[in-house]
Amino acid sequence: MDMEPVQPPTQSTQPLTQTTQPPAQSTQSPAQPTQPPAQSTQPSIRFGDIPEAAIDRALSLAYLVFHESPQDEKRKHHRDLLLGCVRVGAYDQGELVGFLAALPFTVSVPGGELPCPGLTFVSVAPTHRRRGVLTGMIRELFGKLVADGAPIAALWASEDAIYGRFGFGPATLGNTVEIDSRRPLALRIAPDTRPLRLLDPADVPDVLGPYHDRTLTERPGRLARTEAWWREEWMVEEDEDDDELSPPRVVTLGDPGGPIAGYAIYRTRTCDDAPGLVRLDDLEADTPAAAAALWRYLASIDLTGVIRAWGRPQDDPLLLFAADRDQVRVTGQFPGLRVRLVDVRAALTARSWAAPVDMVLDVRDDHLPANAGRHHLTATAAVTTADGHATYERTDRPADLTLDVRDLAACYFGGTPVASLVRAGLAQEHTPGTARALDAALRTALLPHTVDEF
Ligand SMILES: CC(=O)SCCNC(=O)CCNC(=O)[C@H](O)C(C)(C)COP(=O)(O)OP(=O)(O)OC[C@H]1O[C@@H](n2cnc3c(N)ncnc32)[C@H](O)[C@@H]1OP(=O)(O)O
Repeated sequence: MDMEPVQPPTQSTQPLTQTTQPPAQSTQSPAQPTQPPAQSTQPSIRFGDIPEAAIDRALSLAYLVFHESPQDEKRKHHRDLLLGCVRVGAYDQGELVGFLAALPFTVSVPGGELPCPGLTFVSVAPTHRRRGVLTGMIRELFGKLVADGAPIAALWASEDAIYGRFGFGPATLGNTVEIDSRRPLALRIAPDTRPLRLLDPADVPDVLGPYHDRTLTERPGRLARTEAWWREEWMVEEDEDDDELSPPRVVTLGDPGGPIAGYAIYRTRTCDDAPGLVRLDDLEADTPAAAAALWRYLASIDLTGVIRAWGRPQDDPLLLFAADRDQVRVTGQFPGLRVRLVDVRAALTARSWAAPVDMVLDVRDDHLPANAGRHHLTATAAVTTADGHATYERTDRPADLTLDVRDLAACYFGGTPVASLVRAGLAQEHTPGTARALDAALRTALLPHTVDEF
């Protein structure tokens, strides 16, 4: 792996050692980035953009760090992704030693959807670890996100411990589910009897795309999928973690010529000394009966005896309509999308509220202090839309609840109960009943969930 020097960044750069700014006083101005707390630093390192001409160098650094050597096709896909996004680099004497990108996603939030830069490719050269390189890149990125007016940002973490310090909180959770399909799937409801059809992968963006768009906002935490995302992420022939898996198979349910009522995307693998595997990657359905038909189909595929579904929502109806929970088992739970409220005011006023709220929140935010301090949150209940139903203004009134911005982010989609944060000692309730009232207002019909990993 060569790490030749690249052109130094053209944007203004900041040395790592800077002092922390005092918190801003007004909520009317957008959040301003500040410097992180003082720490072990290396003043020679500077942060700035990665110019287009250096994208290949950035990818080489990422492949080095993630121990990958992708084929040309995948490299081209990564290059295409990076062309259209924010790219931040860390430079030591002109050499690229750190890299991250923020892809332009859209995510469903209660009552609508929001632009949501998605951090990915976060890479620091092994020679430069634990010197504040990531911290400096995050600071540089936050400056760009604030300038762009981004209300939120998100990521999937490679390790749990890395991102909480920067204000990211786990806003969606996933279940791993395993089904013993050596016997017919036992159900308590009658499956939809409409025909199932295997879909040509080339037709997936045209058939599943409109379905996904139509249902996007039914559940918070879902990412909009472009045609390229369907093709390059979902329909890739070879699975990147297991090359023995089949290409992706897509089955739909619905009347011929009519709209689909649900779909499943899965891969299969036979094993010499164990039951053949169906690995389920995505399943969506309009009704419980449609979901039941898709699950029963997956469980009935010949020469397989187990279904492993990696990322299912916590409230998957399967867990209730399965007649035998020894056959359908939740084998794990993991944090999914980690969300950062870049502009707390913009984020809170952009979501809908399930119950009225009138309270003062005291939010701690070490990295974006315009978010910090006491704010008066009011919201009128609006189950479906966000517009004009909430206000969030700075106040001198005493706080009803104090919490860190990372924990507020974990609650933002309605996934983490505020009351559980109070019980865990992570939020302080100064006025009894505040957590319960906030939970009633944050609640969503479906629990947040994210299946698109990036
Ligand atoms: C969204 C994504 O792309 S997730 C992928 C993240 N990338 C990887 O896992 C690739 C391999 N790892 C790396 O490239 C680097 O180790 C990174 C990016 C994880 C961290 O970069 P660094 O420049 O070493 O982080 P930095 O020095 O800014 O660390 C800031 C703080 O986080 C802590 N930290 C950094 N990495 C980790 C970790 N893996 N686990 C726990 N704490 C960590 C540091 O100890 C430091 O804390 P301190 O200030 O109390 O000492």
